[in-house]
Amino acid sequence: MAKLHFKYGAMNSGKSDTLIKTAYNYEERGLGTITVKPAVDTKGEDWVLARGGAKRRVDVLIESGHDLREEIKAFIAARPERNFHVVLVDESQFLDRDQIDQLFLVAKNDQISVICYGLRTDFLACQFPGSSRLFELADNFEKLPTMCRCGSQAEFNCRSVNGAFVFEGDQVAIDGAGRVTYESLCGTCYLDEKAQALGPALF
Ligand SMILES: Nc1ncnc2c1ncn2[C@@H]1O[C@H](COP(=O)(O)OP(=O)(O)O)[C@@H](O)[C@H]1O
Ligand SMILES: Cc1cn([C@H]2C[C@H](O)[C@@H](COP(=O)(O)O)O2)c(=O)[nH]c1=O
Repeated sequence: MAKLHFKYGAMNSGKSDTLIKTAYNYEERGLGTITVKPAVDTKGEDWVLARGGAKRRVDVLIESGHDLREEIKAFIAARPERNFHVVLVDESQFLDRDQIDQLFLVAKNDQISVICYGLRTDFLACQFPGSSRLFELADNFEKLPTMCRCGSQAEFNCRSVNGAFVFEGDQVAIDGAGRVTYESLCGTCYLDEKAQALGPALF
């Protein structure tokens, strides 16, 4: 039975790197993979880029509002000689809720496993639409760990603009676009940065 998996973690937890290695593992055994990325993630254009330098070409770059199951079907139909075993989705937090429903159909009706990699929460510690729907529908969950500056496990993503941490703004701001950067922090360090930026306040 094909499954829908959600592997989530803060930024820098190795999600893209794991996707690229997973694709390689399947392909080296002759098992076809389909790599998907939301087009809103303009970093790397139609490539999945990992910080360590690994990269993989995206097969389906999906726009918001488009039917992801139909685009996956069209990709498969154009390659009748190949046998596809898994769909690998990077930056799945950016997918529409409907697109996660479509991936559920790919797993359950089309019998192709789907592994989604993505952030649990945004810089305000609120869920993205794609991750929220994945937590409702996925069969399996795996948290990928990364480290905070203090050595604890990082759970949150702090955004800085022009070098200063910010706690308001649009949900989507792509890494490296303009003067936006991020740091993965544990809960304690996230709250410290928030208190320094806004003054002591309730979470
Ligand atoms: N030059 C490098 N060589 C090897 N590993 C690196 C390098 N730069 C960053 N990394 C590691 O890569 C990991 C981040 O991988 P990545 O797939 O980009 O994460 P994510 O997609 O979750 O943001 C971190 O563990 C980081 O320490
Ligand atoms: C927290 C947060 C992140 N983003 C963007 C920034 C990056 O382009 C991606 C995450 O990439 P990674 O592979 O997990 O490092 O998401 C955003 O738009 N809004 C946010 O709040």
